Amino acid sequence: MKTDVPAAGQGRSLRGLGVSPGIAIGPAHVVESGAIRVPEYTLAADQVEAEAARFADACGKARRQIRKLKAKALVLPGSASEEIGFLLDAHLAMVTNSRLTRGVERRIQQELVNAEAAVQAEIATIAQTFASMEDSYLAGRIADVREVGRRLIRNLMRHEYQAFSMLNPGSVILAEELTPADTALLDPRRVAGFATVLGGAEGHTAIMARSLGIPAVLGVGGLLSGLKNGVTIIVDGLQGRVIIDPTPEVLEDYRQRRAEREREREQLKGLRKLPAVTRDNTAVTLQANLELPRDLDHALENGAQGIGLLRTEFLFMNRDQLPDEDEQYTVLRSIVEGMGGRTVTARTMDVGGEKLAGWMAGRYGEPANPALGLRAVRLGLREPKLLETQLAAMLRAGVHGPLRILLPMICSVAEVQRVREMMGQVARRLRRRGVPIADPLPPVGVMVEVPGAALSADALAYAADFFSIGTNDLTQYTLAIDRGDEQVASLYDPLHPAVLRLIQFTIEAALRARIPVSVCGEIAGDARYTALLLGLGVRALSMVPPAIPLVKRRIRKLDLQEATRRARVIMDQSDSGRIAALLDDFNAVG
Ligand SMILES: C=C(OP(=O)(O)O)C(=O)O
Repeated sequence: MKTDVPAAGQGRSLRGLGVSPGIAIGPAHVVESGAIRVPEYTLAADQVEAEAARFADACGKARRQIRKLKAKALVLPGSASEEIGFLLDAHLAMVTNSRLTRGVERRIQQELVNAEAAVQAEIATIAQTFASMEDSYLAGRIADVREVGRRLIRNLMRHEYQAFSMLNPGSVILAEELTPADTALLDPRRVAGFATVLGGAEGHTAIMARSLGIPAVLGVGGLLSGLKNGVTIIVDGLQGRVIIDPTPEVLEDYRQRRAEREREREQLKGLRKLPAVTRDNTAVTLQANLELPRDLDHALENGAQGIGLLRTEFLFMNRDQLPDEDEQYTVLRSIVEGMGGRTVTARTMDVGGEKLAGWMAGRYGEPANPALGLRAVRLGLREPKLLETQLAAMLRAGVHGPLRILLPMICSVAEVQRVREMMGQVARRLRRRGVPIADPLPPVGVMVEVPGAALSADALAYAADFFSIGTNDLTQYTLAIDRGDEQVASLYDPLHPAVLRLIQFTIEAALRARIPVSVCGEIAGDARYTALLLGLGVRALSMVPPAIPLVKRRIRKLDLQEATRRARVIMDQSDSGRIAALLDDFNAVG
């Protein structure tokens, strides 16, 4: 953690990862672990299994949270790191097949009480036992037991996050961590910005913040110490800075910067109706990535020519029951209709591991490594009902406008073929029942986001109708960098020559097979990369809606012939620092 020198003896300025540009100024809403009102109710016999799974899920989430905190603690100076590490190990043990977890499970199963009430009762019993031991060490551990209990109850209730809807407009949220599901609950009309202790720049929380246009800084060490609700906070999402209780001079300076940014945004609106065409007349298709249905308006306001990536994970967030075919169809249909004839590219669920709530935990336990585990299309092929339900909803939604189906985490041609067979069966079943579906069937595309897929792009190009390059995961898997981990954020580098070669390889394979190829990772929405991607042959980019005008402005200034020549020079480089410098030079001259 780096702490700047406070101006005029006041204010505290902290550094983190600026993940969503813009400036927020507002009163702090600190998400803290205070007392929580715990609901109590009796379960019916057939609810017990689901309740136990919900508790298992809350424990899994707690383990992930504690491990992340431990990783952060490792960088603390000297003995602090050891002490906190020791403490967190104890917390970890308490949520891993311990007296606490067994006691809660027993209460759910035998006493038929809901998980929150079971945790509260079990914590009270354990605390009583400790207190009666008259051992000062154990008595001191009561606080730890209670803290772990609060963490579990918070995870079960998603308590503080539900309260986001009650915030005063203009609040700045400060929390240990916001998951993508928490972020999905934020209302930009109430939340001016947010900052968290944990989180990397390319994780889904960061992407969601960009999509919602909410300034955000993640990975801010020391953020929550001594912080009070209501104190004025500045979140500078561009510079990655959080200023707590700023001096009047700093406040005024930031107000002016915010106003300047507003003016720039107004100017960019003027680009909305203009085409995305290079100076030498090559048209580029600019589409939007949709995180949540409510982003649709943003997409249209910013002039999106379609949806290049609809992340259907939102359908599975913040809920315990899986969505059925009708529910999925209704949501997809409204998006397809909302786009008024522009193509919607719907990705089948990229969920698994930690994202599929109690259902997954109950069935498969906690994955050792969620990013490499049973997720996305792998999960769909292992649990065909899940994927069939989603494919059926998509085929039906395709009746209401142009729709393409995109498959995440594909590694082999065989996987594409199996999904196609499944889609054929689903289509036949729906037709037999007289349910209207898209005719012809929607194109099926491959998300190229795993190095293995990029390296077999030639073969995949004959199995797929289109490619969409997911550079976020492609960078993560090529460089072995967890994109959501602030500890390794500085190593995450889409300009690494290895990543660029895989991108180039994929584009060339698509062009040879004459199938459309687009880029939908975050670099597509960053105008610094536009010249390179176009120079490599891409003519379609999909991005968070607020980025569309910025990328369009870059395209309209660009000479494609020159970009192609410069891309060749860049692809000869072996060092990403040099590549970044060459790109900066080009971006500076036009
Ligand atoms: C767009 C991508 O998918 P997601 O960010 O949803 O994993 C990607 O990996 O580039």
